[in-house]
Amino acid sequence: MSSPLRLGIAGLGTVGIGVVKIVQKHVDLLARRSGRDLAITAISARDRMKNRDADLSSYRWEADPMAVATADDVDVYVELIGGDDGIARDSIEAALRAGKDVVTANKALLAMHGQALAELAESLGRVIRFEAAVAGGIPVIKTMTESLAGNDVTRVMGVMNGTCNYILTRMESAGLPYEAVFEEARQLGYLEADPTLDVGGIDAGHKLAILSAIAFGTRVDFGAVEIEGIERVSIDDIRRAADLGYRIKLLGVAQMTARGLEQRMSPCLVPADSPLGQLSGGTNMVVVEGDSVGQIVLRGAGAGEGPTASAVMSDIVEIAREVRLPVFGQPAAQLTLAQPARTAVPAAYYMRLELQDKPGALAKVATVLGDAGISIDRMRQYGHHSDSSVPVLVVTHKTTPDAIDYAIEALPRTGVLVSAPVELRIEEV
Ligand SMILES: NC(=O)C1=CN([C@@H]2O[C@H](COP(=O)(O)OP(=O)(O)OC[C@H]3O[C@@H](n4cnc5c(N)ncnc54)[C@H](OP(=O)(O)O)[C@@H]3O)[C@@H](O)[C@H]2O)C=CC1
Ligand SMILES: N[C@@H](CCO)C(=O)O
Repeated sequence: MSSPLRLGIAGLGTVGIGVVKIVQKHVDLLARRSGRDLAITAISARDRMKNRDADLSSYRWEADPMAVATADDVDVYVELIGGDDGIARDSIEAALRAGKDVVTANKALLAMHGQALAELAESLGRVIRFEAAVAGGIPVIKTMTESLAGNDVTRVMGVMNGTCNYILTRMESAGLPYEAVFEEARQLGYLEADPTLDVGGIDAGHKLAILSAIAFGTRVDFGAVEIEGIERVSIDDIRRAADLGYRIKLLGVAQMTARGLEQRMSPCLVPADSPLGQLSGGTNMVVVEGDSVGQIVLRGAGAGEGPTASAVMSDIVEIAREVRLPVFGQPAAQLTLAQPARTAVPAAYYMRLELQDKPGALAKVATVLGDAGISIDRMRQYGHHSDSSVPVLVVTHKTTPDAIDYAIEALPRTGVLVSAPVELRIEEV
């Protein structure tokens, strides 16, 4: 067997310690699969004294991740610190310049600086692998880069933030409002240090931007992802959507259209009996559609020590096997910046309107929808909330986002609404 592949790990939190544990637990298995031994030589984190539930005594401790990134006895720099800039980026760049390959789980960094890092790596003949960066333990990067290499990918979509999926499914199952479940998620330690990364859709948007680049051979362009979080999803809408046979998911969709690349991350209705509709708790799901393969569905744990470390290890083994792929599946210099699509493709929409219960109210609503060019597919009126207002649900036929925007702006001017109208896109899955 050849010399061991020497690993330097920076970041010994949830994921970093998970990687250390797998390397320790599966010494022989990994050696057989890699064709060589894997050896951790250097490690780094902020607090050397922290109890990390793993024996780290045989690894050299470096106070500075840069020392790990550039050490002579490190072949692969494993960056598990996180952050879209700063030490994570600096140390990765230093490692590449020092002739190391890089493995990272850092979706924020790749979404913001993936193109520059890919160009640097490829100009130096190094690789950057990042299976863990999207959907944790689900092998979606390798699936898209390798297994689907023979396909023109037409659409990629999915639920890529476990925290949001936990919050939405828990709201439905426990009948609790958003604020109560958000607090529960905080207590359970599900939320990122900055919770807007989760509930604001940003973390999932990072992941979608990375998948788009691989799917469509374009430069990763997080700035072009249209993002809306789950903060405005109410328990009322979750219940009403369920009555109509739908579930609300924070859904990412990327597709190349005649009008440009559409990338959006937003709460959408999906059929309750579809694979996406059935997804509950913190689980992730990615759906990829290719011209030859049709639709494939990948489901699994999107976060956590074991699943995320499992994905990191797959990258380390890939490098040990001397499989060397361009960062985004084709040379970075060939990737082009896609024209962002100005608006999403037409879809059916769900609307919830609280109307004054008086003659002509529904007629006024129907007139606005008609003026907007929106055709009604289904309409349902519920029993009274109060003496004076009544909830009405509308499911439209396929229409454009512009038409919906027009209607949402015009509806309050009818004078028959008692609160702001709610609209959510119904995604065809
Ligand atoms: N947790 C998960 O389930 C998933 C995480 N990821 C990604 O994996 C990466 C790591 O995440 P996770 O393990 O959860 O993060 P943690 O916050 O648990 O761990 C971060 C680690 O980085 C160390 N660190 C922070 N700043 C520095 C610094 N300046 N110098 C040296 N070490 C530093 C911390 O040190 P110390 O321990 O001393 O504080 C800690 O060990 C992130 O990019 C994240 O987005 C991706 C998918 C899922
Ligand atoms: N905060 C992320 C962690 C995994 O990327 C989630 O909830 O899915």
